[in-house]
Amino acid sequence: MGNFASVLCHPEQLPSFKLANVRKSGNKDTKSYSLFLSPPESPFGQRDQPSFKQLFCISDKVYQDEIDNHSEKAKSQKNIRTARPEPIKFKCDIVIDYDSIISVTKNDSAQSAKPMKSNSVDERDLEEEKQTFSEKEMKLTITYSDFKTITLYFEDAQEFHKTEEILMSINSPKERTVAILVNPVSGKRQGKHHVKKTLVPMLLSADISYEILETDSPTYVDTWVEQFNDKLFPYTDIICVGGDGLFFQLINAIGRSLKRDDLFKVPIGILPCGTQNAIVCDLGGRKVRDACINIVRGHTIPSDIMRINFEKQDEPIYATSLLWGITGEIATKAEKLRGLCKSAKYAIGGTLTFLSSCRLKHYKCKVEYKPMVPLGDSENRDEDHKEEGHKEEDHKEDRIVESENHSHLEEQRSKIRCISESAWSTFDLDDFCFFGIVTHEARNSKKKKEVFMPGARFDDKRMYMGSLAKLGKIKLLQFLCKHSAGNIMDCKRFSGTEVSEVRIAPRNDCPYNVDGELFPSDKAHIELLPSHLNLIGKIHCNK
Ligand SMILES: Nc1ncnc2c1ncn2[C@@H]1O[C@H](COP(=O)(O)OP(=O)(O)OP(=O)(O)O)[C@@H](O)[C@H]1O
Repeated sequence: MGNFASVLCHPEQLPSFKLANVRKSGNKDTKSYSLFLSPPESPFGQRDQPSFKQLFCISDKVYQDEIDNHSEKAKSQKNIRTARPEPIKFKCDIVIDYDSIISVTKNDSAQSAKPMKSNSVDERDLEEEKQTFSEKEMKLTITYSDFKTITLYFEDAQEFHKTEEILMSINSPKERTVAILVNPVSGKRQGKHHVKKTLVPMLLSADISYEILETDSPTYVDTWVEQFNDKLFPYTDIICVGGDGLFFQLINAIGRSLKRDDLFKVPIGILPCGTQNAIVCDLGGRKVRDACINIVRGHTIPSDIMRINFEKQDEPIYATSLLWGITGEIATKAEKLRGLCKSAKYAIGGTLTFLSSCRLKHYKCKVEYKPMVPLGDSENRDEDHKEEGHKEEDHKEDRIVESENHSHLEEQRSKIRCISESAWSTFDLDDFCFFGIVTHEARNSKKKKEVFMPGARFDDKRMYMGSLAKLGKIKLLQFLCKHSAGNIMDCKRFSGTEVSEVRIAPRNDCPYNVDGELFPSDKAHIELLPSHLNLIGKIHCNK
């Protein structure tokens, strides 16, 4: 909570900008504040993703003085024509930072739920408050991720309810019992430590029940999911404490568990403790503390994943990214280094691949894809394309069945129909350095600017195919520099396409890297499963 920040407001925005008159807890001189929502044009009230970032408390005296000063100034300048009135700069006494709040409670019971230190008032203050405020319910206590609290007291019921509606939307949506799956050998083996020191205290503070389950073997997650085939799933959320590998293992265990694919709808969160944590980075949880705040709040994003059918494998694979080409080669070398240097294995694997021969290997492959078709374009599509689309009738039906449980069923169906009607196109390259298909930006968790597909979002109901045409070593180095600086799209040889389905027929023997796991070279068919998972976090984080 930062104090004494400033906020600029245009005078004509003030009436809608002001939320309430409040009094802060423990203030014996009953100093009161005006509470403001910022920015003024922020829409609010959306339960899952409130878009405001901060609330500002401005001392009533400061507020009134500034307004008076401003109107005096306006009167003296009334003959000067200006396009817009000068903004007023307010000094804010308290800034309530949305991103650091873990819970908001109302009523007295809220106070007793906090096991940690708080700024709660002493008995004499409470007595004073009783006399001042007849409506005891009209207070909101905000708890921050460092367990400091601030209580706001309201005098006006309407203002209280308006603020309550905004602030209470931060809270975890329901009674929750969270299963925390900890991989003790993930990354630097800090999982248990972060759970104990950061996640558990926040869960306790927000009154959320949890159970910690340590994965004692590589097959633990599969057995854990399997056991629910014939019994009720006792948890409301599953949290993976580990890297992308643990998450990948969980969603595939659910996918294989034929009787329980309803578990795909259970909100899944990730606490980043692995060697690679690309998935959680695109959910606003690159840092442990941010990931914990997201987990405690429990807001979910209906997220797209892909289903991959390899020709030589019986069961499909569920994933968020698939890479082929030099990236598969690097992952193979990295895998061999697993025991030696876990955290630097990809960097060393990359260097070895680069140095292993004087010329870079080229990767030949036939790639066909269905481009995403905007809804409006579907009516104007030419007849040839429609005919080709009909050949894929079976896939269309499958996908419609898949989306049956989703809340926006009708919207979903029309989108899926539209996607399915698009025709197969053949990619005009067949000689790659690499290509990748992703459902999210795929950010490097260590170098935050390094993004594979800028702008790709988990919730945009599309997949993205990025490809780099064959290159020499110097050009590849130039590409890597642009990639690490966050300018991948500036590279002429890199292209990005929005797709709903892809077929791959490799002509080189090169493994696939699927969410960090290796799969042997094979023909693959990749389909988009829109909004298939509920991932815990937030979108548009840029952190
Ligand atoms: N107790 C355990 N002992 C050994 N391996 C385990 C254990 N629990 C989980 N695993 C394995 O760890 C892998 C997932 O690792 P995770 O992604 O959490 O961490 P990581 O350090 O990023 O992994 P990686 O070394 O694959 O990069 C899974 O393949 C899983 O089978």
